[in-house]
Amino acid sequence: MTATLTPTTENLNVTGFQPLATPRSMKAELPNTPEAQQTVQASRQAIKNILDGTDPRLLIIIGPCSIHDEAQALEYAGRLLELRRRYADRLEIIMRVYPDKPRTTVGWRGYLNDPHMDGQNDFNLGLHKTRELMLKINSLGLPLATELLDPFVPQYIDDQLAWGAIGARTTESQTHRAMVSGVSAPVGFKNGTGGSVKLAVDAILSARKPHTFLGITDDGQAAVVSTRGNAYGHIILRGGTAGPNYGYEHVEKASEMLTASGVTPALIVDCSHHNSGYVHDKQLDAWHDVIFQRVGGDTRLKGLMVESNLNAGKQSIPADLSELQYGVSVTDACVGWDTTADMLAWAYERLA
Ligand SMILES: O=C[C@H](O)[C@H](O)COP(=O)(O)O
Ligand SMILES: C=C(OP(=O)(O)O)C(=O)O
Repeated sequence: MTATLTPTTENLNVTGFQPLATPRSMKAELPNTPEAQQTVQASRQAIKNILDGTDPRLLIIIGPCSIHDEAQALEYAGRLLELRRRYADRLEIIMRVYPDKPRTTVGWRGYLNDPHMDGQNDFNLGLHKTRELMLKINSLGLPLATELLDPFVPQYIDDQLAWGAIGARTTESQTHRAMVSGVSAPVGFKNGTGGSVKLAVDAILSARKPHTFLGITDDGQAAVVSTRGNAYGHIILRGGTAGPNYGYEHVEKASEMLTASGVTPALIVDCSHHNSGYVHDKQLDAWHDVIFQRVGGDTRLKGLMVESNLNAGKQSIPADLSELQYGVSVTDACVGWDTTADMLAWAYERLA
């Protein structure tokens, strides 16, 4: 049967294109500061040394599941900075600053994508506010971590990252592996949501190599991007649908897989997500277990990730945003500040 001709066969499901500010213009509006540059460089080197085993401290990536409010993020950063300084001889504490959120199906995509939280998806404002917030946090002296999701985003914030993550939903993606090969910071790959660690091992191997892919330049020009390869890919164990994967047997298995692939084992454990069954207080089980393993001498364990906020739990995003509860996550549930401070103090004492 012959199809009826339509006026066009392209863009049938596209509803709009809007201009995007260039990375160069955004960096001109929000230039890096010497303080931020110093924070990023020093922490990147410390993290590389931790992953290489020449720095015996533990890397702690801690902070909200997602950012939705600058003032609250800065209040959290101020408190965390104090603890970073207090515990610096045993812990390299950096803040989770996650403005770009992956969703299992649909949902609010984060501060970078939708800063008004109302479905306008004002990316230009979101990118601007994200860079501004990252600059402020780094300028305080607190290094930060983020998930790299939308492939153009590194061009806007690469200079602000001490550490990056690829999420469980994108570790298997060729686009993300190639993107990491050009990222300036060490990057951790989560195991898949189904629990596959093999996906993350493959991702490390891929991201170590040079890649050529499609991206943008600082001037916003579509470009064929060529990269050097990122030597500091590593695994983040975050549990899977079958349950947690932070126990000794999982650490052993992941390490064997890495060794068989010619990669020196270096593991971070994410206490949240499937490792906590999405119950915020259960992050403490993983925290205690991994610290005990580490104190017991397992130096393959290089770090821990925790979802923590000013106040515990989570909330749905209300239609009237004035009803948002202060300092409470709008994505996954987080431990509150008092628990956060207790966890860090507990780890510091044990790691003596
Ligand atoms: O870390 C946050 C969430 O687990 C992730 O963004 C997926 O969220 P969703 O399953 O609620 O969509
Ligand atoms: C989305 C996240 O985790 P995962 O990719 O492990 O689900 C996260 O750390 O915010």
